[in-house]
Amino acid sequence: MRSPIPDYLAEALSHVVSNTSGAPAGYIPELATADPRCLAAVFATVDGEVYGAGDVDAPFTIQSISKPFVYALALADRGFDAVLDKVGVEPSGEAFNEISLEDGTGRPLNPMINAGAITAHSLTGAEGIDPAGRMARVVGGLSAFAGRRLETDESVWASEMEHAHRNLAIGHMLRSHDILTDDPHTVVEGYIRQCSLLVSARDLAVMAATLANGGVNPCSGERVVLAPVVRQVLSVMSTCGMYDAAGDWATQVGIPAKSGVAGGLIGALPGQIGIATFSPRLDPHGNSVRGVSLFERFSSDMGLHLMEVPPAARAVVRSNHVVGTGPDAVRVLQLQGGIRFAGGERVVREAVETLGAEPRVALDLTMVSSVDDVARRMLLEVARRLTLEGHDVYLVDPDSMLPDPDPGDGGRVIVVADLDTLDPQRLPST
Ligand SMILES: NC(=O)CC[C@H](N)C(=O)O
Repeated sequence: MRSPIPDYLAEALSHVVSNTSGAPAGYIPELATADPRCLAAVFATVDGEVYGAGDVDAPFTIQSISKPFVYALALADRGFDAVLDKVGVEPSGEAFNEISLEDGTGRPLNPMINAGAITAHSLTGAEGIDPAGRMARVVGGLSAFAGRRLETDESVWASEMEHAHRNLAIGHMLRSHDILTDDPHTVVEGYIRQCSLLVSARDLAVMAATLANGGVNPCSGERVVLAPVVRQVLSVMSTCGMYDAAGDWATQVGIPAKSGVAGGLIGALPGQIGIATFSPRLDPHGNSVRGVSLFERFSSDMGLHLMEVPPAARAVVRSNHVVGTGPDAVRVLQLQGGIRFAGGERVVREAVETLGAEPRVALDLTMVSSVDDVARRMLLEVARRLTLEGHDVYLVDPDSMLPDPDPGDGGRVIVVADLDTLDPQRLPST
């Protein structure tokens, strides 16, 4: 069978192809020459499957889509405190190149506008690193997100440098507030080089999927940044990624996203997919016209809005039944799926309401795919309380969803290999 997903993507492209409104960015002369007919959409799943339609391998410069990734590198290299000290996380509601800093602190409002992104660039690499080392860190880091070596488009870089007065003004203003401590010209040069890295829609989808996948590139398997960094980056993308269109975007599309003036657009839906589109004509906010319309379509066709999630807990308790009779009876609570707080609460409730009569209780995690930290504590607390009430608590956990199950404080869990072992005749003696 042929996968219907590329066909769906091709059909989505056919719906926007007639929209020729907007224009390629004009303020960087080299970008104005982009072929406005280029059009691509790519999905990359968090387990590394990539689907695309259109010009998926056409190269273009990453521009502002570099910002969330470089912010991630700065957080990873310098730590949260050092970065937050210099760049805020408040949406500015202003254009990407607005010359504005927070009152009082002089910090740029967020890392998605140029002032914050120039600062984030200066915070990559170890403290005191030279500009060449910093650039190598940025190129290496972004390449790890993409899973292949990225290269600079020297002519776009030179073209933007020739007209970089506004970014240089921002750089000097940041230097005057000691937000930048290095030579502002050198930092802005590096920032513009970062924006001039060549990517394809395919690369961008994999980069976005790396964020959606908690920081591990799903194609190369490389851990690029840690999960807390990804959480910070996606949060800032969701509030600030689309500049002065961020509110519209959050309500209509609801996917943490970032656009670039070369026409790229990415979205990262945590735990599901990375999406990228490419079409060079921009709206007045500097976002790709067809890209925005494709994302609106994807979000509504496929229910991708972040605020629209299925009830996670309803199906966590797959069955609750008794095996055997009398003193040998075992109450088996068979759980399934990913268990987080709401799922943990369902298990707690099931335990409170139905466990009691049988002396033996088994938690069967054979069909469980993940247990987060709070759910782990809840399951172990159920086990502890049951032990204190005189039950023997067994755990069937072939995939180690609950490693080292120690409920502490008088609790005890007896790990058994499978449900068959729970045959009263074969249970390990207690
Ligand atoms: N929004 C963007 O993509 C802007 C990036 C561009 N290099 C700039 O700094 O102006």
